[in-house]
Amino acid sequence: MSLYVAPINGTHIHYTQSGPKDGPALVFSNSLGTDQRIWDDVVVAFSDRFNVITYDKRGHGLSGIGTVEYNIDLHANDLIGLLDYLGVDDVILCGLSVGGLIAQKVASLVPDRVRAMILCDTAPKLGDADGWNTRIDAIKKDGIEPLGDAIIERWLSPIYRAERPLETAMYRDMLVRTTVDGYVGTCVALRDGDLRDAATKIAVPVLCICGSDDLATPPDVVRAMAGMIPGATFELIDGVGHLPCLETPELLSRLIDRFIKENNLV
Ligand SMILES: O=C(O)CC1=CCC(=O)O1
Repeated sequence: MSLYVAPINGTHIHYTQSGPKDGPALVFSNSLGTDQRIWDDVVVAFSDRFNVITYDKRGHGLSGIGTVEYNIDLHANDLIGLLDYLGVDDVILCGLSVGGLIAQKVASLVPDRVRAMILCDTAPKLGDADGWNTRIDAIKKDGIEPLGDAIIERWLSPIYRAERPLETAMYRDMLVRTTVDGYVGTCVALRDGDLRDAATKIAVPVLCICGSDDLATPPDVVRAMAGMIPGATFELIDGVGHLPCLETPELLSRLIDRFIKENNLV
């Protein structure tokens, strides 16, 4: 595993490459208020065969914040820029929540470079403008900390929070330590992002996955997305919240692996 940083679109993007660099590329894009470490227990299931790439989107983790207003196109172009920088021509993309919108946007901008997608706990449009504006205003005023507990309840199932208090506290720290500019910028991107039209034109194999206890993108929302994308399939993971990569990484990895095999993607 190597940790790297790349100059992308006027800022720096922190990324990790694991596994054979000449293997098929499997790229993970993470959710709002998280960094690439949420994929650690999934990466291990693929790094023997795949060129696995994880990264911190701008404003998150160790990536730069940049100086321009955020939108989904910008996040998608950062990922395309990272693939260009790494000389990766085509990828299997796995996106979680806002990472799922980023993946869908990449697929619409450079369809020839996306072999397939796994869309986890996401949709072509997330929430509504009022909800995002309320969150944006609250965080601009008081920071992320006061919303930490409420957001963690949307992220993690009650069972996980009860059984894994240390991990829950750790991921809460990951959330509240995200830069306000990066977090708010990405909320703005989510408020303004609407990929519903593009979803109906996706022409690669897609697996949609959702945790049954996801309060941020509930199963009905993810199932509806699967219905919009031609040929997409849907899997529900029982008893899990918004972040299956943290709660059930082995099961998530098995679903991804089966999808790759069933669709002869490598
Ligand atoms: O923080 C949340 O409410 C969950 C979430 C919404 C978009 C995203 O990426 O995470």
